[in-house]
Amino acid sequence: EWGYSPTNGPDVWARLFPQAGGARQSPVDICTSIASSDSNLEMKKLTFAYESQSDLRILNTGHGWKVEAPQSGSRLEGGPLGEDIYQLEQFHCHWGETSAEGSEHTVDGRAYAGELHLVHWNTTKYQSFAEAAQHPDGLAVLGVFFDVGNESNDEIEKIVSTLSEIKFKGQFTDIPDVIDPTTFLPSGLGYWTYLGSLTTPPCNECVIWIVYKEPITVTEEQVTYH
Ligand SMILES: NS(=O)(=O)c1ccc(-n2ccn(-c3ccc(F)cc3F)c2=O)cc1
Ligand SMILES: [Zn+2]
Repeated sequence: EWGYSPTNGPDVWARLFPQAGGARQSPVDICTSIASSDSNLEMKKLTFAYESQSDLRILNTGHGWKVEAPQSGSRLEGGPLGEDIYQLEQFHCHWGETSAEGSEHTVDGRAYAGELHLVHWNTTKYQSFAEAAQHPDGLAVLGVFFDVGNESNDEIEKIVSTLSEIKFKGQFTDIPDVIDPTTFLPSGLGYWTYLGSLTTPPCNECVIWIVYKEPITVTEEQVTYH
């Protein structure tokens, strides 16, 4: 089973998952000095529309939590996504042992306390998530960094308040509250974008990454393993 130890971590993933040795692997360190600004790329505005859902299933993946949220009524389009429309499939979080680490992407070498990923698939071109994950423009993932501060994030609280029920890998439960993914996004909508991959096995090189520049604030309790 893959993990993050020397014997099953990223350095050996390519033995089991050939794409992990590819040319567009994520995560990356975002070097802000060499990132080109989108104004000269004439990009269309990135727009998103989500539904609010209740009774979403949350799973302990062994590396964090994942909420299955297939939303046929959701739309992510514009920006680097060309003419295609992407639909939300799931969202999940990466975090670490302390608030000094945990994000997958880093910005000029700096890690954040955690990182939320909203995973979407291209419904214009493909018939299923599984099919989309086999193509270079199949998925679009929105990344939002977590900063640790004094105010807690109410929407994240709805999620982490259920974790006591799913202490072990593979366990799942339903989130009774209504969740609106829009509330996870920062107010400042500036982002970096690049062509990359799934950050964990099978590491498919099928992701258009959109990483927001502005982190959202959560409390220490909301973003560290216990
Ligand atoms: N961290 S991330 O880059 O957002 C990320 C990392 C890994 C995945 N992931 C793992 C397995 N799958 C997957 C599940 C079902 C399927 F049909 C195809 C897949 F690639 C997947 O999308 C999904 C998202
Ligand atoms: Zn992720």
